Amino acid sequence: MSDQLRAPDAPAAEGLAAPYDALLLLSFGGPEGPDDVVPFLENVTRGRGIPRERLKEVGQHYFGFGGVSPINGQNRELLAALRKDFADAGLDLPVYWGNRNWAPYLTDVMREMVRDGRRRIAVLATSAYASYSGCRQYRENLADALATLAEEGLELPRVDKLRHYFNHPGFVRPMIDGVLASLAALPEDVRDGAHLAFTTHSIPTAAADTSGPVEEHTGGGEGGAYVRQHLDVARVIADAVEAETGTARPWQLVYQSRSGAPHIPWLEPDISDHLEALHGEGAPAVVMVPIGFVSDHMEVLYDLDTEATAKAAELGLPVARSATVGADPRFAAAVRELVLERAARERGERPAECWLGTLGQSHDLCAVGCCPARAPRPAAAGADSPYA
Ligand SMILES: CC1=C(CCC(=O)O)c2cc3nc(cc4[nH]c(cc5[nH]c(cc1n2)c(C)c5CCC(=O)O)c(CCC(=O)O)c4C)C(CCC(=O)O)=C3C
Ligand SMILES: [Fe+2]
Repeated sequence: MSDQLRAPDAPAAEGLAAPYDALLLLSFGGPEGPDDVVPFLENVTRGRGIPRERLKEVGQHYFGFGGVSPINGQNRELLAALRKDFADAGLDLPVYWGNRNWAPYLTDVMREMVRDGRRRIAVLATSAYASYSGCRQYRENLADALATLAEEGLELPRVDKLRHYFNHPGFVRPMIDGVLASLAALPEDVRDGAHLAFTTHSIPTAAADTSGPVEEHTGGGEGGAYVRQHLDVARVIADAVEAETGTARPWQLVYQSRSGAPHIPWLEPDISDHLEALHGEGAPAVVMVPIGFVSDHMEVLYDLDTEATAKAAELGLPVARSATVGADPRFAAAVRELVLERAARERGERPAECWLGTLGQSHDLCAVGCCPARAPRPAAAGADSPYA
């Protein structure tokens, strides 16, 4: 995009974040009252083949909390934390927020951004790992929004999705502190023997196997980049907790929130089955560590704090659930660093890498074939994007 084509009142992208002139926080969205629940679930599941029974059940999870998902409030807090962090760091970059499944809708926010003169947008998705649901689907949502703006005759901005941040210290360190706090909250006599159960969203094994770039796909249910990335984070946290407490604890990656038809294989074991197995083996206590999620939204509040915790109570197994990063100032600072390092690379510089674990820094641009959809659709901000 040349300067001449920029609207005359458009703010120029100057300074630290250049070429970016805005950050878009892109999230899932959730209902904010009982009347929102059914239309929200329709948005989420359109064309996704979720059994009706499962939808009724999930609707009940939301109604049990007054029809309000905590996710929008948590994104508002993150937005405020990002604005504060940017201001404190002298970074003059406006931050917007839009969702896939509920207001404020992505398309409306992108339209507002274009009207505000934003031409080059960095996008942070509230999903830290590679997978269709956590990466490509957001890229498809960006493409849909751009297509709508093009139909409306608006000049399209360029959108760049920031790299996966599962192994960024600003994402991992708050979770390490969370595990230490949960251990401290357990009764003293079971603390040293407590197991760690790292949890994430179950996805179909076929989706897991094809997550990440093509060369990281696996054939036999090993789980591709999705499982590998989670295992790497789990190991970093388990090692740090051992270093801090002087006690090595058994740990495992397990899954939650399965939703598809029963005959389709999804990643297992489920957290509740895992708690039962650990109890059977004589584990004295378990800390559930939801590394797959960025905030304490409904999947955490219901599936872990309600369902799995009830299962543990029934077993007489002491459990604690550790915190997600939410609006932790270290996570807000990490987002700033992600924007600035990407901006530097876009300017042709080579900023220092920043990651923990063994997998290295994730790619900036999803390659062709990364996290493929069952039915191919246009996706923005990747090598196969039909947009600039
Ligand atoms: C990998 C992953 C993440 C983590 C990455 C990320 O954060 O993006 C995630 C997050 C979330 N999932 C959420 C809610 C739902 N997910 C559903 C359904 C599904 N999720 C899937 C995967 C993921 N989901 C999949 C493979 C399905 C099956 C349908 C399909 O193939 O698309 C359904 C339908 C009903 C059901 O069956 O559960 C609901 C209501 C909320 C909002 C919570 C709130 O309201 O607080 C959040 C943050
Ligand atoms: Fe991807």
